[in-house]
Amino acid sequence: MGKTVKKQRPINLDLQTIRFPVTAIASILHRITGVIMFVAVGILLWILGLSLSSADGFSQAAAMMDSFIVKFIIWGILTALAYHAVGGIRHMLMDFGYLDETFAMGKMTANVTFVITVVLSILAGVLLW
Ligand code: HEM
Repeated sequence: MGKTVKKQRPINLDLQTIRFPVTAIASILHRITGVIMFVAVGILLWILGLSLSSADGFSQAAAMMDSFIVKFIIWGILTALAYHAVGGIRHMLMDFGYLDETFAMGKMTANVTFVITVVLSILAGVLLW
């Protein structure tokens, strides 16, 4: 039986020296923020349900929204939503062929996505506090 692969293939299992390109980081973050939002939908629906349950429930929900930790969680959710939405629009622009599918364009638009997310995240913080 003939050999199908070379014995001396380049291998790097040292995680300390592996450097991800910015496009890979953008892609991983898109998945992570998608999962964060999946969990966030449950949290937000629960708060909405509480606020609509009764006048007392509304006061409880309003009081909860005043605490720093809840505001911080909501800020995290809004930041994840901002990244996922901007990254999602980037994906769709690529899928519809409006952006060249080159590494250079991928890197540039990934960086643009990060910058827009930082701006939206700061705006979300200003709105919440
Ligand atoms: C509650 C709202 C949302 C949830 C829970 C959610 C969740 C997810 C998850 C889990 C993925 C799979 C990621 C992966 O496998 O790598 C995904 C992919 C995607 N999402 Fe969302 N998403 C939401 C809203 C949005 C919005 C608002 C947009 C656009 C503005 C968007 C655009 C996309 C796109 C384009 C993909 C596919 C990306 C790819 O091809 O790799 N999503 N979403």
